[in-house]
Amino acid sequence: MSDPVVRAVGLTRVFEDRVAVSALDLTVDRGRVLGVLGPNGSGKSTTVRMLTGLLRPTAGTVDLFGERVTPSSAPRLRARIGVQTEANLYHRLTVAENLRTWGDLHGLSRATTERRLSEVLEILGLADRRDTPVGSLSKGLRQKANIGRALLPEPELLFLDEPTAGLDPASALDVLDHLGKLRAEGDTTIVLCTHQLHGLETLCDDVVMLDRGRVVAAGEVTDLLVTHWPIRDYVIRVGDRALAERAVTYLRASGAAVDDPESADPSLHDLYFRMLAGEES
Ligand SMILES: Nc1ncnc2c1ncn2[C@@H]1O[C@H](COP(=O)(O)OP(=O)(O)OP(=O)(O)O)[C@@H](O)[C@H]1O
Repeated sequence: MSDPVVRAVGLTRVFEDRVAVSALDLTVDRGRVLGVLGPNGSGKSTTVRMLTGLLRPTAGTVDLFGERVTPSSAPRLRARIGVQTEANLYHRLTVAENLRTWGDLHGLSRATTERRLSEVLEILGLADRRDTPVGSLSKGLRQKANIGRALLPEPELLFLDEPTAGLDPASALDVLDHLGKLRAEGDTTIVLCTHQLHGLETLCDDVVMLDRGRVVAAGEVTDLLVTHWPIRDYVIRVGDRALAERAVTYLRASGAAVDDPESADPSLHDLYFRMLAGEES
């Protein structure tokens, strides 16, 4: 078994008297997508900053690619990862200039940078903004440029903090589609903080749900849904209403409890609110 790409043990961060993250344990294996979920202020960004070596934990350890993150190893390890957070870009430089600078910092050849620049701008629908200064972009377009910066070097480990925040629904879908493709290819390990829960069960392999700095649920998405939401609803799609009503009548006569013939499968969205409310089935 190879080392997990990310392993955190007892990760804790205290700001003055506020515990932002408390005794967090997590591992992310190669090629998997971890969703870090939780309400505002629950400790997601603080967790990512510690995982990426940008913030020193008060206690606990982080290993990336099997190597301990320390002040001396962090810069070298960070060269292997892509991090998308706000405010990563030089506002006076154009989108292309920003991404080229990033390619240089990652030691990409000029030809590779130019190829990736075109690919990434195409993926994000930013090709026509290539020569626009970042400071003149709208908030959503700047967000896309930030994602582009993280994707450019094709990192083996990608940290995304609210990647779809501020994006219009179609752009958000494009970004999520691309992450889905990366997941299917299996070469990229992704840690994704998000409030956008719809569809996450198909994108994330694992989730950690935080509330006030503590883990309220963690594990494989499919296991969590089965464990915490064991009753399955079955949806029967019948294209004819009269036939559907007869089917319901028949099922009820057979002793089945049919509350809502249109009820759907449980979703991570529902599980999230249930876990945060401290409810168990
Ligand atoms: N530099 C800091 N100094 C003091 N407190 C901080 C600092 N950074 C974060 N905090 C506090 O730590 C807690 C967790 O914040 P964090 O930004 O990690 O939450 P989050 O889950 O990412 O929130 P959001 O969804 O709003 O981005 C909050 O109470 C926040 O006020």
